[in-house]
Amino acid sequence: MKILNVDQIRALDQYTIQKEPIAPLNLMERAALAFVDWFVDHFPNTIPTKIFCGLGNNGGDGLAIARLLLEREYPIEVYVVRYAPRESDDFMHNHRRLKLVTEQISYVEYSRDIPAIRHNEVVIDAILGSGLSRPAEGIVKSTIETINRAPATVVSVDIASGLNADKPNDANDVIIEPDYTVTFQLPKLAFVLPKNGRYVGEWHVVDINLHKRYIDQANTPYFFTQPHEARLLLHKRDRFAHKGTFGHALLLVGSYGKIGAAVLSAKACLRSGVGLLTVQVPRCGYAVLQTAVPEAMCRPDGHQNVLTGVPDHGAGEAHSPSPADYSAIGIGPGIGKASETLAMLRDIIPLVTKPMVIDADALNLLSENQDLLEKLPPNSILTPHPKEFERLTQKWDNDYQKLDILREFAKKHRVIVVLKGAYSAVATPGGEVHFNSTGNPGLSTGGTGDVLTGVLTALLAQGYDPVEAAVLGVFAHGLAGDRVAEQRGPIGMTASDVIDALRWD
Ligand SMILES: NC(=O)C1=CN([C@@H]2O[C@H](COP(=O)(O)OP(=O)(O)OC[C@H]3O[C@@H](n4cnc5c(N)ncnc54)[C@H](OP(=O)(O)O)[C@@H]3O)[C@@H](O)[C@H]2O)[C@@H](O)CC1
Ligand SMILES: [K+]
Repeated sequence: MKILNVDQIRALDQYTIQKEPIAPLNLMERAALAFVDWFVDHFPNTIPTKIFCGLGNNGGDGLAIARLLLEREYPIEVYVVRYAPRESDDFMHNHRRLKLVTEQISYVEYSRDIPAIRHNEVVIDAILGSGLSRPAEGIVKSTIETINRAPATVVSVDIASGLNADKPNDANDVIIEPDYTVTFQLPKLAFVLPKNGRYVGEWHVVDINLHKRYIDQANTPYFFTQPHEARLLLHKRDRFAHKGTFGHALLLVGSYGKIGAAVLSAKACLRSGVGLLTVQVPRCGYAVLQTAVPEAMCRPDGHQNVLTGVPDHGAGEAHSPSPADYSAIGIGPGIGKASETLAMLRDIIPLVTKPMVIDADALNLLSENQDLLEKLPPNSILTPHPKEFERLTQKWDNDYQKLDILREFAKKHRVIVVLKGAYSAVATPGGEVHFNSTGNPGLSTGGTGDVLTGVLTALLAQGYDPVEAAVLGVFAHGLAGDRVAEQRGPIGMTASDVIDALRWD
């Protein structure tokens, strides 16, 4: 699903009005109805509900919503926040319509007009929408502050009042902190950025049939991966396939005290459909790996405690294949930053031409040895969390600047970057960013990153296009986390649970 900016949303609105064609007032009615359909599914008509409306089209939506909820016998009180001398045309139409069905419209001009809000109430926030052009001040600001202080459940129409849809807010801006945002047609970029969490709440997109042709043709670097889109990326399996069909992956993982990371990435790789898997671990991890993951071949490193890349010839593998011979290589989980391990990276990277997966301490080694970035095979997948990404690049002032840095980095180095977090962002060498839609806070636990490395390495080994591997792998990993959360709750989830919950159908 595309994420469009405010100018594009406005143009999409106009395009729909002209090409469908539909009168603006009827489009507003459709939006209000879509909101109301969602609302009645979530709240019974016994809960006192206050709707705060601004004077633009977001306020117009609010008035139409009030009328539709009154028809459904919701106990509604309507408050119009009068911050400006002029109302939008569709606001005025809906104001007239609402007055035909209720006398109970209050006007908030001064602080004393703001009603008290109790804890068992619902507040619908329709003060300001995507037309926000400046920070909230005066009576708008006081109303927002009162709503935020209230113990009620707050639902924002389209976007929280005061939140910019596609650019940073100032730290001092006063913004509604909703429990839910019900947005029209497409998500806003603001919704997937970490700093905005409290200004978005749980968000839902409702379809209002805006013109598909405009959306199809709109240019945007930002996408939100929906389940059906991820499913389309899955490769179908041939009945006559054999293990060679699904590639032979090599994982370079683990160090003394971190063999668990090796085990987790290996298990996840096998659970993600790789044909054959070889795992190179330091000698100290050999017995552990052979026992914990009998399905994988183990290639012990010549070093006892850290990876050096030199195989342990004593272990009987006289002619070990070169790293370049594997279908895909994943490197990083648990490897530490020993100088021997850096030397291994320096040896291997120039040898490999196929995209690799690079994670954890391999990323930290790249941060400290940036010349290696230039030598990475094109379309390699890097999987930093924000701190690792900052080490690779620079500090950022806000989430929007972080996105710019992310896109620039992926383009410059011709790599795919999976920036991990809520709505993990997959940045491509072409400059696109795909935000993931699955996952939950339970995944913020040790080892889940190692699992992701195994997943992505398996997909590359099976011949997935690297961008598709990243988008699909991140989606499937998050979905596995969601399955675990559903079964046993998000707290106490382990990386092993996530491996067990991986599914590819
Ligand atoms: N997109 C779609 O397809 C559809 C969209 N729909 C709905 O339309 C909404 C967008 O409507 P909108 O453009 O009228 O914007 P909205 O935010 O209601 O008000 C703008 C007014 O507020 C003013 N203003 C701005 N900032 C301010 C501030 N801080 N404090 C005080 N005033 C401020 C601003 O003034 P100006 O900038 O012109 O000076 C202008 O007068 C959208 O969110 C959705 O709910 C649906 O109905 C149908 C389909
Ligand atoms: K709003």
